[in-house]
Amino acid sequence: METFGQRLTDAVGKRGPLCVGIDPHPALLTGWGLTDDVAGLERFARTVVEALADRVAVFKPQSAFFERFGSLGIGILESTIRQLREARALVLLDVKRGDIGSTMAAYASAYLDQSSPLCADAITVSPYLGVGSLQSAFDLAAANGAGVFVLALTSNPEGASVQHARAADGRTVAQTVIDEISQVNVGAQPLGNLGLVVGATIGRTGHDLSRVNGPLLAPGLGAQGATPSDLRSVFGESLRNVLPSYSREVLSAGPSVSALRAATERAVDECRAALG
Ligand SMILES: O=C(O)c1cc(=O)[nH]c(=O)n1[C@@H]1O[C@H](COP(=O)(O)O)[C@@H](O)[C@H]1O
Repeated sequence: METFGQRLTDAVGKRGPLCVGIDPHPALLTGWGLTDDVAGLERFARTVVEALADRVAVFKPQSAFFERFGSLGIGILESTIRQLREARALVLLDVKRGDIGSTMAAYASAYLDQSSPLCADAITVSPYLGVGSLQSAFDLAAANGAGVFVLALTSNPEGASVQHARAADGRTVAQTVIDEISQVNVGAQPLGNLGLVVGATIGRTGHDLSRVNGPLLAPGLGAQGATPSDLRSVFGESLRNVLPSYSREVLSAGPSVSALRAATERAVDECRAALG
C-alpha cells in the first residue's frame, strides 16, 4: 500500500501545492445567495466539488460547519468526502481531535478506518494530552496509507501563550511536539505520514522545523492576513514541505464555478512562486 507521504507527494506534483478548506460559514452561504440551512450547505458543498474536485490536490472540510446541522450535516460531510476522493483528491478532515489513548483509538477508527462512512485520507489532531496519546491514530494511519496533522504553532494570536511556553528542558512546548513528530518520520521516503500544522501568520519564531520530514500545513493565508510571501520567514529552509491552505479567500469567489476555478489557479500560482 502506498503511504500517505507518497500519495500527498504525487497529488501535489500533479495538481500543485494547495489545500482548499471547505468552511461553509453562515456568511459565505449568504454571500453565495444560499439559505443558512441544510439545503444551503448541500448546494455549497456540491458546488465546491463540481468546481474544484478534479483539480485541487487536497481539500480540508472543516467538520464544525457540517456538524452544526446535526445528522443531516454529517450526511453531507460523508457524501462530500466520498465525492472528493472519487475525483482523486486527498481529503484532510479538519476535526482537531485529541483524547486519552483508549478514546483516541475510537476517534481514529471513525476517521481513518477504511470501513468508516467518514473515512478520510488524513485528519487534524491536537497534542494537548501529550503526543503519545495520539499513538493509536498514528498506527491506524500508517496501516491504512493515511496521514495525521498535529497542531504545533497555530495561526491564531492566542496560541503562542501555550505553544511558546517552556518545558522543563528549556525547549518550547511547540518544539517538543515538532521533535516528537520528527522522530516518527525519520527515514520515511519521500515524506513521512505525520504532518504538523504551522500557521502562515506567525512570522519568524525561531522554531526548528528542519528535521520534520513530513508535510507542513500552513493555514492563515488570505482571510487571516498572511500572504504567500510570508511563508519564507515562517518556514525557512523547510519551504519545500509546505502545503499552503486557504478557505474563505478562495471560497468567497463562489458561487460561480469559473470564478472558483480562477481563484484557485491564482492561489496555486502564487504559492508555487513563493515555495520556489
Ligand atoms: O488546523 C487547521 O486547519 C487550522 C489551524 C490553525 O492554526 N489555524 C487555522 O485557521 N486552521 C483552520 O484553517 C481554516 C482557516 O480558514 P480561513 O481563515 O478562512 O482560510 C479554518 O478551518 C481553521 O479552523
